[in-house]
Amino acid sequence: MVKAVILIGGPQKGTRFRPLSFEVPKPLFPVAGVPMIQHHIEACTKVPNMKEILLIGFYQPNEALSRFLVSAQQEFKIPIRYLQEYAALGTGGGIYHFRDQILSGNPEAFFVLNADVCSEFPLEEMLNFHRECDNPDAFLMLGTTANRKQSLNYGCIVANADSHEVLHYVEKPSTFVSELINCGIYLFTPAIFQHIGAVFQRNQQELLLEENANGWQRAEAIRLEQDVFTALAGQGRLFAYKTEGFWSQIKSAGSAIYANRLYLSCYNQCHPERLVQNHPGGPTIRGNVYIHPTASVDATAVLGPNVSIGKGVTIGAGVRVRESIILHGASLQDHTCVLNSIVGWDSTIGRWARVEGTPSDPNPNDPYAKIDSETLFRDGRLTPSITILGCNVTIPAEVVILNSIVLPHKELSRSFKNQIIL
Ligand SMILES: Nc1nc2c(ncn2[C@@H]2O[C@H](COP(=O)(O)OP(=O)(O)O[C@H]3O[C@H](CO)[C@@H](O)[C@H](O)[C@@H]3O)[C@@H](O)[C@H]2O)c(=O)[nH]1
Repeated sequence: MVKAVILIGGPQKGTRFRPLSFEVPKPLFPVAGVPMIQHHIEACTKVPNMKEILLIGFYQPNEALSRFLVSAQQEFKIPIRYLQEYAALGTGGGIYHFRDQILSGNPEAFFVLNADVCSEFPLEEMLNFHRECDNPDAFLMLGTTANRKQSLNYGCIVANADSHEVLHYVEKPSTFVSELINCGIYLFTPAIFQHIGAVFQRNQQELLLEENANGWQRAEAIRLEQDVFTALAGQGRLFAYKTEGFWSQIKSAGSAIYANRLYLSCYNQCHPERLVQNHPGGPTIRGNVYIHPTASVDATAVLGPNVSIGKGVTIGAGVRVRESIILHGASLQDHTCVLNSIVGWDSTIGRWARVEGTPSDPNPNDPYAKIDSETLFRDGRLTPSITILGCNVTIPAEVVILNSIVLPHKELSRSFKNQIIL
């Protein structure tokens, strides 16, 4: 049997996701109509013999997470548990700390998935590749191609073209190493804990030599990438499985819009029932659009492409929405126009208002381009990006909000352009 671990991180990490991460933990942010990590969970449940899914992170248990766990377990009929780290232990420290829980029931292997990625998750293919490997104790890392410049933002893999063995691994190098990058999706056998354990022992030894070290936590904080993969490379143990399928990080809100598009497009094959079609008496739908069954959409609205409309949203007459996520309870009054934006929970946009952002899509002329995890400011100015309205924001009628971030509970009284409204 196999298991899966999803590394969900914790609260202080979602800074590029503000103000959306004020309301829900980032892993639960809805992308293409379902929480970000539900896509991971769905992919895991398709793997034959998957016995349990563990979410590991350092969020305090909270209502949103508990509700999600209950509903996901009911829907997928598989045990899904949250294990909380006592502090941020890094990508390797968390799984090491909870190794007994992961290994209970004797899984032959387990997947580890970063929560902040979107992908086709070719997990079964990885499992088959692993079984075909001569080495039953091989560890597998999913890789994809990036362009030379952007590869520096990821873990870079140099692999043998025939055997796929990872010969060299550098995390976020400062100069070019390889166009093959780490997708943050792994398949490990229980033997990985010997290697993480060796790092733990070494950290402990180093701490013993230090004066005033108050160090259990520091010994347990282990990064899979720098501490484990770098050492495993070239040892005949770590292999790269390259995917040609879609993959992207979800770091910023802009990349959530991009991931929304990728998953919606994927629904054409895997979940056609989640995409709405044009029908008499319904709104005009262009391209891939998800509408929650409880949303009320006027027949004269035009939606799409790449739009997700959440639970209980109201969309008035003549509304136009494109490349956007509208979160639950929001209300778009008659004739509003929303482009390249995320509209927060319970926000209201007044009649004839226009809410617009600038897409931060990867270069369409470069097949290997990834989305740039843009910094909020460049040269002291806010970088034009998608517009985000936090939860419960009110936009008056007939104004324009362009390339701006509006913090929760704001009631605006005029138009804004390129601003963070605190
Ligand atoms: N449980 C737990 N999870 C963590 C912790 N720190 C990070 N994570 C989770 O681990 C994942 C990776 O987080 P980062 O540390 O932010 O790394 P990164 O910059 O995204 O880079 C990683 O992912 C890239 C692919 O997206 C890789 O290319 C790169 O090599 C690396 O693995 C995220 O899902 C994050 O929530 C921690 O202390 N504890």
